[in-house]
Amino acid sequence: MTLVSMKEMLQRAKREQYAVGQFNVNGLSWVHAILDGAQQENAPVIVAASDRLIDFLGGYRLTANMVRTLVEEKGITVPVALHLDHGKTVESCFKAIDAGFTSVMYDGSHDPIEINIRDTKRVVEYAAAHGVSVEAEVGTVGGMEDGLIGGISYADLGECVRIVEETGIDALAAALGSVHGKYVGEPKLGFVEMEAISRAIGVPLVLHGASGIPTHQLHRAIDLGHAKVNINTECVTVWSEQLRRTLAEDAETTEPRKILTPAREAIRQAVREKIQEFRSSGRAGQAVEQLEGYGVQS
Ligand SMILES: O=C(O)C[C@@H](O)[C@H](O)C(=O)COP(=O)(O)O
Ligand SMILES: [Zn+2]
Repeated sequence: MTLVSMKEMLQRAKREQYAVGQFNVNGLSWVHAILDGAQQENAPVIVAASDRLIDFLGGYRLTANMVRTLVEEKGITVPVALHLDHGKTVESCFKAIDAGFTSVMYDGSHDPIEINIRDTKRVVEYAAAHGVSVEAEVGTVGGMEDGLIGGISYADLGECVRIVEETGIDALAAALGSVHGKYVGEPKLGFVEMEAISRAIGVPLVLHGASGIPTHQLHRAIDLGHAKVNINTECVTVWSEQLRRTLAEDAETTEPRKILTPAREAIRQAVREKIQEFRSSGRAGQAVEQLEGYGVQS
């Protein structure tokens, strides 16, 4: 299957109250693991490259070609969107679109709303001409600094309505207490504000910083309009833990395939579990028979 925009997959997910998983790529192992995991779950999936890691990954074109080629080589049949995550500038979104990304996030959340709307609109205009979907952000997702969680700033309802109406985005990340990275204690999401924003805007919501959010809170967020849930920390955690175990168990080995394969498998398993948790298993909209003979162990 060719790469698709996330517009239709998110609209359907919102309607049917499940969420499509966005899994971030940190190297080739992740692309294998995410595609295999989604195929085995017969689920639509969003493969994301964070703008902050584009140079590390080899650039927009290499990233797009890597994902597109692996989708073809593996005979992936579930819908896959290739998404630029936290696009830093309007120009970086343009570059990703030109390289073949089918979806972009322009993250103008650090700017005053007027500027955020102005720049997001430029991205939407360019994306629309290429059949590419756009996500925007309002408010600030928190993060860890010096062992303390900080930087959370709730999305304002009026600003959320404005950015949706004035730009024509396909999905909105409205920051409501979630945090990138590990949580200290129980996450505290603003469900009251979430319900009000969801009712007011109509477009699907996106949950950033979803690693570590307990299932009951994730389900509540999905029931309140989140159709896309972003996971990075949980995958990098299982990958690095497995890598350490493999190296500790066989201190002599230098064979990369022996060292890296169990870590890749750990990501694949984590992706499958998150897809099940998001209730998107079996939502690829295709006959299950097509999956038979797909060559990955369960
Ligand atoms: O780390 C990145 O660059 C991507 C993340 O910000 C991603 O958008 C996300 O929200 C995942 O959050 P996490 O699961 O808490 O790492
Ligand atoms: Zn994020």
